Amino acid sequence: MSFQTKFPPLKNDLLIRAAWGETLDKLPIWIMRQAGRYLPEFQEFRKKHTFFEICQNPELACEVTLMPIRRFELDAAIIFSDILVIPQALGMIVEMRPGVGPVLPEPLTLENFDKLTPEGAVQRLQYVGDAITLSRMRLEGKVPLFGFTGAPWTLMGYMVEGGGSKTMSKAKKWLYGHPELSHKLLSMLTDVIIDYLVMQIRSGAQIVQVFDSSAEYLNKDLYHEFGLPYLERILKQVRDEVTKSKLEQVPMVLFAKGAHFCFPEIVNLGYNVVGADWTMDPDVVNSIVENKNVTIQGNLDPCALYAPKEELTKKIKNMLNKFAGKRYIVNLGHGIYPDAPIESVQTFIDVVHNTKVHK
Ligand SMILES: Cc1c2[nH]c(c1CCC(=O)O)Cc1[nH]c(c(CCC(=O)O)c1C)Cc1[nH]c(c(CCC(=O)O)c1C)Cc1[nH]c(c(C)c1CCC(=O)O)C2
Repeated sequence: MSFQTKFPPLKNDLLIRAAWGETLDKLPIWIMRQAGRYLPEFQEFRKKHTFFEICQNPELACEVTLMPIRRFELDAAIIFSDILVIPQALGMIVEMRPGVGPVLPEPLTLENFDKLTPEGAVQRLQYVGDAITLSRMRLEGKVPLFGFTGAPWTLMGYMVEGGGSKTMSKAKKWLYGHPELSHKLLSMLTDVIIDYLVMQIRSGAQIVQVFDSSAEYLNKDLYHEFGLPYLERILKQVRDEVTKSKLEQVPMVLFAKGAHFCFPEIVNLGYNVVGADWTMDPDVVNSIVENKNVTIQGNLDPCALYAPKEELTKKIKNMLNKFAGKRYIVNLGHGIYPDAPIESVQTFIDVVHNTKVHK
């Protein structure tokens, strides 16, 4: 069944049009991790609720989703959730420890691999779909709503390491030492991710982003074997399933952080939008995407938000000079940090919206 028709009509479709390939005279902007800790209202909210309580309760998740939209003139909302709800739905324990980040106290091992429970995982994630449906209603068509997922390799990394890691050496030990089992895991995660994204689209997500935040730990060979084929399958099968389910296609975004070594291959996968992280030189990005059917998203250094207003304005304008007039969505080149000054976020949005693009 399609829910897509009963939602309030979209009033600001700037970002969706940019994602499908229009070059616009106004630039759309959203900010990765915009629904989070840099907002004082979120910090207040977190005193009353645990992280996963917010994720799992559609009313609470919707409230946080709307926080940045109430405060700023952003051109998209992103559903409040986390990439680690998938390992959770597969039966793993995930704790969000203050000051530490995510911890999986019983990491995936060669021995406990078979205990994962992919059957029914997406049904157990229906609360994300419910939060999306509620947020679509409450957004009243003001801006489009992003759904998202972690990419297979990034999820595998957290599952095997038991949390974040400086090297991902435990997870890479699987890639080098147990390639068959690694493929089995990545393939299983890919299947779940596909169903999960289709469920999000069915629930009302108007655009979806795949976060491959740990791509930077791999290299060309490893990404060719353990990254790209799964990212390609996600794109193709989500498209097929959406068609089969008589849903409307939505733009698909891939952000593979630090994957310079495969940027041309990533651009060629066929995602509508590709994220450039903050370390990428706009000229290099532009030369790679020239004449390709893709929109670039990014890539201001999140730390640029610490610069004084004048300096920050200059940095933003420099970036816009490089990308504006092409297929482009403005964003940071990674998620916003918890101590980013709110005034700088306001400056970022103002400079972008005050820029008139000459096509
Ligand atoms: C790697 C990753 C994770 N989660 C996510 C990624 C990929 C994006 C990226 O690379 O930054 C994605 C994510 N996590 C969260 C969102 C919500 C929507 C948004 O605002 O973008 C999104 C899109 C909420 C969150 N996820 C988390 C918080 C803060 C937790 C808290 O409130 O205590 C929020 C608001 C916790 C989290 N979750 C994760 C980490 C490493 C951490 C701790 C450090 C951090 O905050 O960045 C895993």
